[in-house]
Amino acid sequence: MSQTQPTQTVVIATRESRLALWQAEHVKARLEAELGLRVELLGMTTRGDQILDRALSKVGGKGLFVKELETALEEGRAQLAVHSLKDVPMELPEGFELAAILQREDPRDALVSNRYATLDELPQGAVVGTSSLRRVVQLLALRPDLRIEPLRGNLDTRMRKLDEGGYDAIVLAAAGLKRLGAGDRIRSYFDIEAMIPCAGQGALGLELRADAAELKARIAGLIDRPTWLATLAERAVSRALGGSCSVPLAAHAHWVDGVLQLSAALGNAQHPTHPLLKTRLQGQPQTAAAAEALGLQAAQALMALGAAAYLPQA
Ligand SMILES: NCc1[nH]cc(CCC(=O)O)c1CC(=O)O
Repeated sequence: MSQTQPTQTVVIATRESRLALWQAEHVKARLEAELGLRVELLGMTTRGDQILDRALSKVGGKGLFVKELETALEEGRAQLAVHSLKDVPMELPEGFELAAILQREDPRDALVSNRYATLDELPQGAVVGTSSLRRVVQLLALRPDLRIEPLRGNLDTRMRKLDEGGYDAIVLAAAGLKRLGAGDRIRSYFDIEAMIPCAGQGALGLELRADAAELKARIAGLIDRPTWLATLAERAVSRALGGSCSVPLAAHAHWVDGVLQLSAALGNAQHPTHPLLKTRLQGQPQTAAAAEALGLQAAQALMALGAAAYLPQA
């Protein structure tokens, strides 16, 4: 009996929220079933999970959710990190790579409420919970009368705060709710063009060390090409405009009959009721470079509409 290679175990570093664990288990199951790998999970609490009282945009941004996982990769305690793509910064630190983007769940935002079925049903001055600047500016564009209140924490925490009566409604990503089996809390979906999602929303990204060539080649089998090209375009918009969560920027692309439709919107963080700058364009990118060029074109269209005055001063 000859064994050419000892079966190596791949360790996935993951945050410990219910959503993060679901996502890591999902990737583990696919790596085992489709690639025949042996996989274990390494749960970790990140700074982003500990800080619940301040808006993320004020305490260092989305990178807080990924940095500790990267340290585990660096130290060899894990080989793979599974992220909600929308929480992954536009520029990864030197030595790390997004090696695969998986097929996207429903990318839309959803309204969750115990009393109202749609945004239109909310009474004048209703209190809506979200700490996402992107959601704030788009909500105010739809309903300038709403009172938007901060809402942080993982999905369970946010739904608990709604149930405790602090809000008339809250806005959450449909993808997270569905993954947690809480899809029945969704009262209605926002139209993609009225509430353009965040770059990467609903997609999972697998990060590894840039020097992990063998693992990278193996997990390439999980890449969903349409999602990959769409999210590259979205992330290019965000990267070109400074891509941090202190910028209320939305960017979403989806395929319609072989054509990639890209929509982007930029609000003004200092003046959330200023008119949104919006652009929509389309293309047929077949390569990463072409998808990113489409995203850059959208960013340039926003610049032509006056984006510089909306962005934080450099
Ligand atoms: N920012 C937190 C976060 N990161 C990923 C999701 C949901 C799943 C996804 O969009 O991939 C959420 C919750 C939310 O924004 O409502």
